[in-house]
Amino acid sequence: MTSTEAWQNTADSFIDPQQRNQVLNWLKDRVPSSRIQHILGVEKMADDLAIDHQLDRTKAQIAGLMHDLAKYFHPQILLETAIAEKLPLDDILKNHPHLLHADISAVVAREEFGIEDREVLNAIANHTLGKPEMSPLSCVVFLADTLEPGRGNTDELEALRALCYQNLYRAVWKTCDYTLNYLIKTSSVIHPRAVLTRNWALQQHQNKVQLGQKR
Ligand SMILES: Nc1ncnc2c1ncn2[C@@H]1O[C@H](COP(=O)(O)OP(=O)(O)O)[C@@H](O)[C@H]1O
Repeated sequence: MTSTEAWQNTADSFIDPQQRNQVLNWLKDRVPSSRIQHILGVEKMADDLAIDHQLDRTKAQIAGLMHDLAKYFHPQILLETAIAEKLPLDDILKNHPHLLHADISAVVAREEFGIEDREVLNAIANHTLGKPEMSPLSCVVFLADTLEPGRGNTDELEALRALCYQNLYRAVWKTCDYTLNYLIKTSSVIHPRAVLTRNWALQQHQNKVQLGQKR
């Protein structure tokens, strides 16, 4: 099966097929095929999680499909677009513009593909660093980006995947820990928004435990 056939072969696509093809053709010229496979993995896992957590499947699929539109944009373009959009910029973002690809993917989704739904645009923008108070839709796209099957099958990843279907906020908390551990191990700079997201998800989880809520 060619990768083009694989694109069309989605069991339950809720996205308008013409728009989905338009996005995939746009991506084909701008990202390597390995990234397209990741994007399709995120689209599918976001959909699976939307079913499980009773969220809007169309929104989850669109956000998954469009989350990495700006992944390979030049750092200068990412910075210039962020400035034009008046996005808040700190020193870490200025020195590591790649971290802006999530926010700029949301800009491309709006400008190039006419996406206006704020929840979808926020889910795209939040997929790398998350954000305190982010919506359940943002949570599932954030989780799918780190945990779609193409990311590997270590015991740790498998445990995190299982957690996504048991407890959304605990999964976000533990997935932040996973990414933060990776950044520490690789001596990388850590953007503090990921720590704020982690603390928020931990608190959400603890609030639910106190209220006796299971998920
Ligand atoms: N809190 C953070 N601080 C700094 N870098 C981060 C943080 N979270 C993720 N990154 C890095 O940002 C890059 C983009 O992350 P991500 O959107 O998940 O991309 P990818 O899909 O390529 O893994 C990766 O190199 C990742 O390690």
